[in-house]
Amino acid sequence: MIVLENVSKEFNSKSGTVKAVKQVNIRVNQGEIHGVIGYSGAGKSTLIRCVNLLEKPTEGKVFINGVELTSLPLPKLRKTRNKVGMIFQGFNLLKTATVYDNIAIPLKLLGYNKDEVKKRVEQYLDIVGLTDKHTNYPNQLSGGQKQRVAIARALAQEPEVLLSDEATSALDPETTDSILDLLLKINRELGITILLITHEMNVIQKICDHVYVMENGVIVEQDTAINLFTKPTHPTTKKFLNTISQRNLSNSLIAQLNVTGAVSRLTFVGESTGKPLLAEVSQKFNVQPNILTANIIELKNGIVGNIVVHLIGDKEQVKNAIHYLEAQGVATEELEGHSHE
Ligand SMILES: Nc1ncnc2c1ncn2[C@@H]1O[C@H](COP(=O)(O)OP(=O)(O)OP(=O)(O)O)[C@@H](O)[C@H]1O
Repeated sequence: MIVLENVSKEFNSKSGTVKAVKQVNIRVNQGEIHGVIGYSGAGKSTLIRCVNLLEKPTEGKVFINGVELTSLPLPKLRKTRNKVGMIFQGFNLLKTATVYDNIAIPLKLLGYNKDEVKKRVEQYLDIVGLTDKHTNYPNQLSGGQKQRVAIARALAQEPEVLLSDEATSALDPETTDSILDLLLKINRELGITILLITHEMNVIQKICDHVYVMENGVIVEQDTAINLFTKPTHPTTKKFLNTISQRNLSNSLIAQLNVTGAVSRLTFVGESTGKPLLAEVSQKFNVQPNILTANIIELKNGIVGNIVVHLIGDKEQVKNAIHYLEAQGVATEELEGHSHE
Protein backbone atom coordinates (compact mmCIF):
# COMPACT_ATOMS: atom_id res chain seq x y z
CA MET A 1 0.00 0.00 0.00
CA ILE A 2 1.24 3.48 -0.88
CA VAL A 3 -0.03 6.45 1.12
CA LEU A 4 0.88 10.09 0.54
CA GLU A 5 -0.44 12.54 3.11
CA ASN A 6 -0.43 16.24 2.26
CA VAL A 7 2.79 15.92 0.29
CA SER A 8 4.27 19.17 -1.02
CA LYS A 9 7.57 19.86 -2.75
CA GLU A 10 9.16 23.25 -3.34
CA PHE A 11 12.31 23.99 -5.28
CA ASN A 12 14.31 27.08 -4.52
CA SER A 13 16.20 28.56 -7.41
CA LYS A 14 17.73 31.94 -8.29
CA SER A 15 14.50 33.00 -9.98
CA GLY A 16 12.44 32.18 -6.89
CA THR A 17 10.51 29.31 -5.35
CA VAL A 18 8.71 26.76 -7.52
CA LYS A 19 5.89 24.87 -5.82
CA ALA A 20 5.99 21.72 -7.94
CA VAL A 21 3.68 19.60 -5.75
CA LYS A 22 1.02 21.06 -3.47
CA GLN A 23 -0.72 19.16 -0.66
CA VAL A 24 -1.20 15.90 -2.54
CA ASN A 25 -3.05 12.98 -0.97
CA ILE A 26 -2.89 9.54 -2.57
CA ARG A 27 -3.81 6.11 -1.27
CA VAL A 28 -3.09 3.03 -3.39
CA ASN A 29 -4.42 -0.08 -1.66
CA GLN A 30 -2.57 -3.38 -1.86
CA GLY A 31 -2.84 -4.87 -5.37
CA GLU A 32 -4.36 -1.79 -7.04
CA ILE A 33 -3.02 0.23 -9.97
CA HIS A 34 -3.39 3.99 -9.69
CA GLY A 35 -2.38 6.55 -12.31
CA VAL A 36 -1.56 10.25 -12.14
CA ILE A 37 -2.16 12.06 -15.44
CA GLY A 38 -1.17 15.60 -16.28
CA TYR A 39 0.43 17.81 -18.91
CA SER A 40 4.13 18.59 -19.00
CA GLY A 41 5.11 20.67 -15.96
CA ALA A 42 2.13 19.53 -13.86
CA GLY A 43 4.48 18.11 -11.24
CA LYS A 44 4.06 14.38 -11.95
CA SER A 45 7.74 13.43 -12.02
CA THR A 46 8.42 15.37 -8.85
CA LEU A 47 5.46 13.68 -7.18
CA ILE A 48 6.48 10.14 -8.07
CA ARG A 49 10.08 10.83 -7.04
CA CYS A 50 8.71 11.93 -3.66
CA VAL A 51 7.25 8.43 -3.15
CA ASN A 52 10.67 6.77 -2.81
CA LEU A 53 12.24 9.97 -1.53
CA LEU A 54 14.46 10.49 -4.57
CA GLU A 55 13.04 13.95 -3.87
CA LYS A 56 12.52 14.74 -0.21
CA PRO A 57 9.07 16.27 0.27
CA THR A 58 9.14 19.75 1.77
CA GLU A 59 6.01 18.84 3.70
CA GLY A 60 3.86 15.78 4.29
CA LYS A 61 4.30 12.08 4.92
CA VAL A 62 4.94 9.04 2.71
CA PHE A 63 4.05 5.53 3.87
CA ILE A 64 4.87 2.22 2.15
CA ASN A 65 2.94 -0.68 3.68
CA GLY A 66 2.50 1.27 6.89
CA VAL A 67 6.17 2.30 7.27
CA GLU A 68 6.67 6.07 7.21
CA LEU A 69 9.59 6.66 4.85
CA THR A 70 9.68 10.39 5.60
CA SER A 71 10.67 9.73 9.23
CA LEU A 72 13.39 7.12 8.64
CA PRO A 73 17.09 7.85 9.19
CA LEU A 74 19.17 7.39 6.02
CA PRO A 75 20.51 3.83 6.59
CA LYS A 76 17.02 2.51 7.28
CA LEU A 77 15.61 4.51 4.39
CA ARG A 78 18.10 2.85 2.02
CA LYS A 79 16.90 -0.58 3.12
CA THR A 80 13.22 0.28 2.94
CA ARG A 81 13.70 1.86 -0.48
CA ASN A 82 14.48 -1.62 -1.81
CA LYS A 83 10.82 -2.40 -1.29
CA VAL A 84 9.98 0.25 -3.89
CA GLY A 85 10.81 -0.71 -7.48
CA MET A 86 10.89 1.92 -10.21
CA ILE A 87 10.85 1.96 -14.00
CA PHE A 88 11.58 4.95 -16.19
CA GLN A 89 10.81 6.39 -19.62
CA GLY A 90 14.49 6.09 -20.61
CA PHE A 91 14.89 2.54 -19.18
CA ASN A 92 18.15 3.45 -17.32
CA LEU A 93 19.99 0.25 -18.33
CA LEU A 94 23.76 -0.20 -18.10
CA LYS A 95 24.89 -0.08 -21.75
CA THR A 96 28.08 -2.04 -21.11
CA ALA A 97 26.38 -4.92 -19.29
CA THR A 98 24.41 -7.83 -20.75
CA VAL A 99 20.71 -8.26 -20.09
CA TYR A 100 21.61 -10.89 -17.46
CA ASP A 101 24.06 -8.58 -15.70
CA ASN A 102 21.69 -5.60 -15.80
CA ILE A 103 19.41 -7.62 -13.56
CA ALA A 104 22.14 -9.44 -11.62
CA ILE A 105 24.39 -6.50 -10.66
CA PRO A 106 21.88 -4.69 -8.40
CA LEU A 107 21.09 -8.02 -6.70
CA LYS A 108 24.81 -8.68 -6.07
CA LEU A 109 25.14 -5.16 -4.63
CA LEU A 110 22.29 -5.96 -2.27
CA GLY A 111 24.29 -8.95 -1.02
CA TYR A 112 22.40 -11.90 -2.52
CA ASN A 113 24.53 -15.01 -3.14
CA LYS A 114 25.32 -16.34 -6.60
CA ASP A 115 22.66 -19.04 -6.62
CA GLU A 116 19.91 -16.68 -5.47
CA VAL A 117 20.98 -14.11 -8.07
CA LYS A 118 20.87 -16.74 -10.85
CA LYS A 119 17.50 -18.04 -9.70
CA ARG A 120 15.95 -14.59 -9.61
CA VAL A 121 17.42 -13.41 -12.93
CA GLU A 122 16.10 -16.53 -14.68
CA GLN A 123 12.69 -16.31 -12.98
CA TYR A 124 12.09 -12.67 -13.85
CA LEU A 125 13.51 -12.88 -17.37
CA ASP A 126 10.98 -15.65 -17.91
CA ILE A 127 8.13 -13.50 -16.54
CA VAL A 128 8.96 -10.65 -18.95
CA GLY A 129 9.45 -13.09 -21.84
CA LEU A 130 13.14 -12.43 -22.54
CA THR A 131 14.88 -15.66 -21.50
CA ASP A 132 16.49 -15.99 -24.94
CA LYS A 133 18.06 -12.50 -24.75
CA HIS A 134 20.10 -12.90 -21.58
CA THR A 135 23.48 -12.56 -23.36
CA ASN A 136 22.43 -9.55 -25.45
CA TYR A 137 23.48 -5.97 -24.72
CA PRO A 138 20.88 -3.18 -24.43
CA ASN A 139 21.79 -1.69 -27.83
CA GLN A 140 20.80 -5.02 -29.42
CA LEU A 141 17.26 -4.70 -28.06
CA SER A 142 14.14 -2.82 -29.16
CA GLY A 143 12.64 -0.15 -26.89
CA GLY A 144 9.96 -2.54 -25.68
CA GLN A 145 12.55 -5.23 -24.90
CA LYS A 146 14.67 -2.69 -23.01
CA GLN A 147 11.65 -1.76 -20.88
CA ARG A 148 11.05 -5.47 -20.23
CA VAL A 149 14.62 -5.80 -18.93
CA ALA A 150 14.06 -2.75 -16.72
CA ILE A 151 10.84 -4.30 -15.40
CA ALA A 152 12.63 -7.62 -14.71
CA ARG A 153 15.41 -5.70 -12.92
CA ALA A 154 12.87 -3.90 -10.73
CA LEU A 155 10.92 -7.09 -9.99
CA ALA A 156 14.01 -9.18 -9.22
CA GLN A 157 14.45 -7.14 -6.04
CA GLU A 158 10.97 -8.38 -5.10
CA PRO A 159 9.59 -4.95 -4.24
CA GLU A 160 6.27 -4.47 -2.50
CA VAL A 161 5.27 -1.65 -4.80
CA LEU A 162 6.28 -0.53 -8.28
CA LEU A 163 6.53 3.08 -9.47
CA SER A 164 6.34 3.80 -13.17
CA ASP A 165 7.63 7.14 -14.44
CA GLU A 166 6.20 7.48 -17.98
CA ALA A 167 7.38 3.91 -18.74
CA THR A 168 5.64 3.75 -22.12
CA SER A 169 6.09 7.33 -23.33
CA ALA A 170 9.05 6.50 -25.57
CA LEU A 171 7.31 3.50 -27.16
CA ASP A 172 5.08 3.10 -30.22
CA PRO A 173 1.38 2.29 -29.63
CA GLU A 174 1.72 -1.47 -30.18
CA THR A 175 4.76 -1.81 -27.91
CA THR A 176 3.01 0.41 -25.35
CA ASP A 177 0.12 -2.07 -25.35
CA SER A 178 2.42 -5.03 -24.81
CA ILE A 179 4.19 -3.32 -21.88
CA LEU A 180 0.81 -2.37 -20.35
CA ASP A 181 -0.27 -6.01 -20.72
CA LEU A 182 2.91 -7.03 -18.91
CA LEU A 183 2.20 -4.58 -16.06
CA LEU A 184 -1.33 -6.00 -15.79
CA LYS A 185 0.11 -9.53 -15.70
CA ILE A 186 2.59 -8.81 -12.92
CA ASN A 187 -0.09 -6.94 -10.98
CA ARG A 188 -2.41 -9.94 -11.31
CA GLU A 189 0.11 -12.73 -10.78
CA LEU A 190 2.47 -11.17 -8.25
CA GLY A 191 -0.15 -8.94 -6.57
CA ILE A 192 2.18 -5.97 -6.89
CA THR A 193 0.77 -2.50 -6.15
CA ILE A 194 1.53 0.04 -8.90
CA LEU A 195 1.56 3.84 -8.98
CA LEU A 196 2.28 5.34 -12.38
CA ILE A 197 2.52 8.75 -13.95
CA THR A 198 1.65 9.42 -17.55
CA HIS A 199 0.43 12.04 -19.99
CA GLU A 200 -1.39 9.41 -22.06
CA MET A 201 -5.06 8.71 -21.36
CA ASN A 202 -4.86 5.29 -23.05
CA VAL A 203 -2.47 4.16 -20.29
CA ILE A 204 -5.04 5.17 -17.67
CA GLN A 205 -7.81 3.57 -19.70
CA LYS A 206 -6.09 0.24 -20.06
CA ILE A 207 -4.63 -0.52 -16.66
CA CYS A 208 -5.73 1.88 -13.91
CA ASP A 209 -8.28 1.26 -11.17
CA HIS A 210 -8.11 4.85 -9.93
CA VAL A 211 -7.06 8.13 -11.55
CA TYR A 212 -5.68 11.46 -10.31
CA VAL A 213 -5.63 14.43 -12.69
CA MET A 214 -2.80 16.81 -11.85
CA GLU A 215 -2.33 20.44 -12.84
CA ASN A 216 0.06 23.07 -11.46
CA GLY A 217 1.10 20.76 -8.64
CA VAL A 218 -2.47 20.11 -7.50
CA ILE A 219 -4.72 17.05 -7.90
CA VAL A 220 -7.68 18.78 -9.55
CA GLU A 221 -9.87 15.67 -9.88
CA GLN A 222 -9.64 12.07 -8.75
CA ASP A 223 -11.95 9.09 -8.91
CA THR A 224 -12.21 5.47 -9.95
CA ALA A 225 -11.42 5.09 -13.64
CA ILE A 226 -15.04 4.14 -14.39
CA ASN A 227 -16.45 7.23 -12.64
CA LEU A 228 -13.89 9.55 -14.17
CA PHE A 229 -14.65 8.29 -17.68
CA THR A 230 -18.39 8.48 -17.00
CA LYS A 231 -18.74 11.85 -15.26
CA PRO A 232 -15.62 13.96 -15.69
CA THR A 233 -16.00 17.37 -14.04
CA HIS A 234 -12.74 19.28 -14.45
CA PRO A 235 -12.00 20.84 -17.88
CA THR A 236 -8.52 19.24 -17.90
CA THR A 237 -10.01 15.79 -17.36
CA LYS A 238 -12.38 16.43 -20.27
CA LYS A 239 -9.47 17.52 -22.47
CA PHE A 240 -7.63 14.28 -21.70
CA LEU A 241 -10.77 12.25 -22.47
CA ASN A 242 -11.02 14.00 -25.82
CA THR A 243 -7.62 12.56 -26.72
CA ILE A 244 -8.94 9.00 -26.77
CA SER A 245 -12.39 9.37 -28.21
CA GLN A 246 -14.05 11.53 -30.77
CA ARG A 247 -16.08 13.63 -28.32
CA ASN A 248 -15.74 17.13 -29.65
CA LEU A 249 -18.02 18.92 -32.05
CA SER A 250 -17.50 22.55 -33.04
CA ASN A 251 -19.40 25.18 -31.08
CA SER A 252 -21.02 26.51 -34.24
CA LEU A 253 -22.39 23.07 -35.20
CA ILE A 254 -23.78 22.59 -31.69
CA ALA A 255 -25.39 26.04 -31.79
CA GLN A 256 -26.97 25.27 -35.16
CA LEU A 257 -28.33 21.91 -33.94
CA ASN A 258 -29.60 23.33 -30.64
CA VAL A 259 -32.13 25.42 -32.55
CA THR A 260 -34.18 22.31 -33.29
CA GLY A 261 -33.62 20.47 -29.98
CA ALA A 262 -30.63 19.71 -27.78
CA VAL A 263 -27.20 18.21 -28.28
CA SER A 264 -26.39 15.95 -25.39
CA ARG A 265 -23.50 13.67 -24.48
CA LEU A 266 -24.86 10.44 -23.02
CA THR A 267 -22.52 8.14 -21.14
CA PHE A 268 -23.69 4.62 -20.53
CA VAL A 269 -22.15 2.39 -17.92
CA GLY A 270 -23.18 -0.83 -16.20
CA GLU A 271 -26.82 -1.87 -16.63
CA SER A 272 -27.76 1.09 -18.79
CA THR A 273 -25.54 -0.23 -21.62
CA GLY A 274 -27.92 -3.13 -22.21
CA LYS A 275 -31.16 -1.16 -22.66
CA PRO A 276 -32.60 0.25 -25.90
CA LEU A 277 -33.04 3.64 -24.23
CA LEU A 278 -32.94 5.88 -27.29
CA ALA A 279 -35.78 3.93 -28.88
CA GLU A 280 -37.72 4.29 -25.64
CA VAL A 281 -37.35 8.07 -25.37
CA SER A 282 -38.26 8.40 -28.99
CA GLN A 283 -41.60 6.67 -28.33
CA LYS A 284 -42.33 8.14 -24.91
CA PHE A 285 -41.52 11.78 -25.62
CA ASN A 286 -41.89 12.08 -29.37
CA VAL A 287 -38.28 13.19 -29.86
CA GLN A 288 -36.06 11.97 -32.66
CA PRO A 289 -32.54 10.99 -31.62
CA ASN A 290 -29.90 11.54 -34.28
CA ILE A 291 -26.55 10.02 -33.29
CA LEU A 292 -23.63 12.35 -34.09
CA THR A 293 -20.72 10.39 -32.59
CA ALA A 294 -20.52 7.12 -30.71
CA ASN A 295 -17.81 5.01 -29.17
CA ILE A 296 -17.10 2.35 -26.59
CA ILE A 297 -14.21 2.71 -24.16
CA GLU A 298 -12.88 -0.48 -22.58
CA LEU A 299 -11.46 0.16 -19.13
CA LYS A 300 -9.66 -2.22 -16.80
CA ASN A 301 -12.83 -2.68 -14.73
CA GLY A 302 -15.64 -2.26 -17.24
CA ILE A 303 -16.97 -0.67 -20.37
CA VAL A 304 -18.21 2.88 -20.86
CA GLY A 305 -20.30 3.84 -23.89
CA ASN A 306 -20.39 7.39 -25.16
CA ILE A 307 -22.93 8.84 -27.57
CA VAL A 308 -23.31 12.44 -28.63
CA VAL A 309 -26.89 12.72 -29.79
CA HIS A 310 -29.03 15.45 -31.30
CA LEU A 311 -32.45 15.12 -29.70
CA ILE A 312 -34.82 16.78 -32.14
CA GLY A 313 -38.20 17.89 -30.88
CA ASP A 314 -40.20 20.19 -28.66
CA LYS A 315 -37.86 21.80 -26.04
CA GLU A 316 -39.99 20.68 -23.08
CA GLN A 317 -40.22 17.10 -24.34
CA VAL A 318 -36.46 17.02 -25.02
CA LYS A 319 -35.91 18.06 -21.39
CA ASN A 320 -38.23 15.29 -20.20
CA ALA A 321 -36.38 12.79 -22.38
CA ILE A 322 -33.04 13.80 -20.83
CA HIS A 323 -34.48 13.48 -17.31
CA TYR A 324 -35.79 10.04 -18.21
CA LEU A 325 -32.36 8.96 -19.48
CA GLU A 326 -30.77 10.19 -16.24
CA ALA A 327 -33.30 8.23 -14.20
CA GLN A 328 -32.23 5.11 -16.14
CA GLY A 329 -28.62 5.58 -15.00
CA VAL A 330 -27.27 7.40 -18.06
CA ALA A 331 -24.90 10.31 -17.33
CA THR A 332 -25.91 13.28 -19.48
CA GLU A 333 -24.17 16.51 -20.35
CA GLU A 334 -25.92 19.11 -22.44
CA LEU A 335 -23.53 20.70 -24.92
CA GLU A 336 -23.86 24.44 -25.32
CA GLY A 337 -22.68 26.01 -28.54
CA HIS A 338 -22.26 29.53 -29.77
CA SER A 339 -22.42 30.53 -33.37
CA HIS A 340 -19.31 32.74 -33.55
CA GLU A 341 -16.33 30.44 -33.53
N1 LIG B 1 15.12 20.34 -9.56
C1 LIG B 1 14.26 21.31 -9.83
N2 LIG B 1 14.54 22.61 -9.55
C2 LIG B 1 13.66 23.61 -9.82
N3 LIG B 1 12.45 23.40 -10.38
C3 LIG B 1 12.11 22.15 -10.70
C4 LIG B 1 12.98 21.03 -10.46
N4 LIG B 1 12.37 19.90 -10.88
C5 LIG B 1 11.17 20.29 -11.37
N5 LIG B 1 11.00 21.63 -11.26
C6 LIG B 1 9.83 22.41 -11.65
O1 LIG B 1 8.68 21.81 -11.06
C7 LIG B 1 7.56 21.85 -11.95
C8 LIG B 1 7.04 20.43 -12.16
O2 LIG B 1 8.00 19.67 -12.90
P1 LIG B 1 7.86 18.11 -13.15
O3 LIG B 1 9.03 17.65 -13.95
O4 LIG B 1 7.58 17.43 -11.87
O5 LIG B 1 6.54 18.06 -14.05
P2 LIG B 1 5.98 16.89 -14.97
O6 LIG B 1 4.52 16.94 -14.85
O7 LIG B 1 6.67 15.64 -14.61
O8 LIG B 1 6.41 17.36 -16.42
P3 LIG B 1 7.23 16.53 -17.54
O9 LIG B 1 6.31 15.44 -17.97
O10 LIG B 1 7.51 17.55 -18.59
O11 LIG B 1 8.47 16.03 -16.83
C9 LIG B 1 8.05 22.52 -13.23
O12 LIG B 1 7.70 23.88 -13.16
C10 LIG B 1 9.56 22.35 -13.16
O13 LIG B 1 10.20 23.38 -13.84
